[in-house]
Amino acid sequence: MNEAYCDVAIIGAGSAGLRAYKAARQHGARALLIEGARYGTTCASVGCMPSKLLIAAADAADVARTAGVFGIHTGNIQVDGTAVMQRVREERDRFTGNVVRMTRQIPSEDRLEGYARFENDTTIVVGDHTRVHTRSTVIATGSRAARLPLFDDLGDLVAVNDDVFSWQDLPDSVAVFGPGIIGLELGQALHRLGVRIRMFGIQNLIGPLTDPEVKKHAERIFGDEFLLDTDARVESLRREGSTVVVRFQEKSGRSDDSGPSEPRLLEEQYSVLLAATGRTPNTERLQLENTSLELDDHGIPLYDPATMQCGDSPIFIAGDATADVPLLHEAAAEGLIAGANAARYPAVQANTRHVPLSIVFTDPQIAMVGQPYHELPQEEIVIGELDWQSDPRARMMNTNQGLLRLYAEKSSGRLIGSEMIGPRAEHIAHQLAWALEQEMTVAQLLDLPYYHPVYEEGLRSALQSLAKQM
Ligand SMILES: Cc1cc2nc3c(=O)[nH]c(=O)nc-3n(C[C@H](O)[C@H](O)[C@H](O)COP(=O)(O)OP(=O)(O)OC[C@H]3O[C@@H](n4cnc5c(N)ncnc54)[C@H](O)[C@@H]3O)c2cc1C
Ligand SMILES: NC(=O)c1ccc[n+]([C@@H]2O[C@H](COP(=O)([O-])OP(=O)(O)OC[C@H]3O[C@@H](n4cnc5c(N)ncnc54)[C@H](O)[C@@H]3O)[C@@H](O)[C@H]2O)c1
Repeated sequence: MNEAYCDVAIIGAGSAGLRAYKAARQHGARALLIEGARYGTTCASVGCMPSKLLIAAADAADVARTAGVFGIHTGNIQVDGTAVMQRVREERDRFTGNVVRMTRQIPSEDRLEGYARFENDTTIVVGDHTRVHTRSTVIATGSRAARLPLFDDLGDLVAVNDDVFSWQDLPDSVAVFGPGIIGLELGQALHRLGVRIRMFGIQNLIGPLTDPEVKKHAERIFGDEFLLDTDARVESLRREGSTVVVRFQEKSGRSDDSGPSEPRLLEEQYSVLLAATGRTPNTERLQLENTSLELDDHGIPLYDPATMQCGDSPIFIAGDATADVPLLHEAAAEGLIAGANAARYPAVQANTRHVPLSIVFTDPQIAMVGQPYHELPQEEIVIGELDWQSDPRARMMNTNQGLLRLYAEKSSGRLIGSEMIGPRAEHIAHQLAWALEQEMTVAQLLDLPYYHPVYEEGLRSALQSLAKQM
């Protein structure tokens, strides 16, 4: 066994680990970056980038398909599944290639390949070849798609996000389990690319939304476009030859709906089941039981989000491994904090975290900013809203679907959060996040310039509806 010595060991060369390495080096530490699988990051290889590439193709098909509303007739749309997947893979490989190149530019003496496991708080074994003695460590091991026991008998007919982006062609049909962020993004894209889909959810959850009014809009909009049941009663899943057979209660026949009281049982066959039912942090290989860390019920170390330190140990954590907010910009921010503090250890510093922001790249997009509805102190807030239905700019562009809800504090007039589904949500969410960071009041936001006719006038209407109540 080789012996290696460093100030900061970083486990995982993903988006969080790469930032942690950079921050540790900037703070003068001798850092060692350990990767068990391959360079390239989840975001570039099987996450953010290929998913948005698939959505871009789906959007192109949708623009062509819906152009008739403007009097533009494109004839029958033909989706060339092989060409769609080829572009997704090629562009994905370009993004991933850039990350791999950048990672390989890190001096080879600062990199180790192999899975890491702890012997104690300051000793890590990598593969079977190296024992690393370190002053501090950053766990940045990311997450993987959860596989529910429900899918066990389906074998290779179950696909997760990683599989989708290596498809050579589009499948004929997909049963999507989980109308969360991944399920909605990939499911809608596949539907728009001509794949027959049905989406099964539980507990009436849809995307990351918690505001019942916005959820209602989301459910109606997506339910009008493809088969969706956010409270599905799946009776069984089985494999028949090369198909998945889903046996479930028909939505319209359930006693909680207005239809007949005896629900009809349906059986449908799909070529693939897409499992999009959440992510599991990669912590089990780490042998955390050999450390002094306090773990939660799921085996994830408890940590302070201001410092990313686990208890008062020399171990820090960042990115999806925390099981907290699995988003790229959070992974990057946490990597920087964890890397810097691991280098400074034991003199760690607390950092202020940015306003929460998340965007779902469906059409229309969903976004969440600041405090979500379910965490609001209801007596102390007012809610303003805009239904995009009759917004002039949205009607003009045929994008007039969705609801924007803004939450403000009664006492201070400050905006504190928003949930939305609607056009250009990625931009409106950023404007709101920046306003929240500046602690702006509704009056201050209304006192800014608004052009005409633009989507921001819709935002102004929602702000005006807030102002009226204050
Ligand atoms: C389909 C999909 C779409 C997404 N789209 C978006 C989006 O649009 N916007 C957004 O903000 N976020 C998006 N995300 C989330 C985003 O990709 C993740 O939050 C982010 O990539 C997490 O980075 P990370 O560094 O924590 O993990 P990773 O990039 O996964 O890095 C972890 C690394 O640790 C390695 N590792 C694990 N265990 C060990 C071990 N014991 N020893 C050594 N190495 C180990 C792994 O091999 C891996 O390389 C998406 C995710 C998915 C799955
Ligand atoms: N645009 C983005 O920023 C983006 C895109 C993709 C992924 N991500 C990140 O990746 C994370 C993971 O995505 P995800 O969609 O897998 O998780 P998620 O937590 O967003 O959604 C999981 C969904 O699966 C449902 N579910 C759970 N068990 C089920 C069952 N037995 N049957 C049917 N449905 C079931 C849940 O109710 C939920 O709706 C996201 O939370 C997000 O942070 C971000």
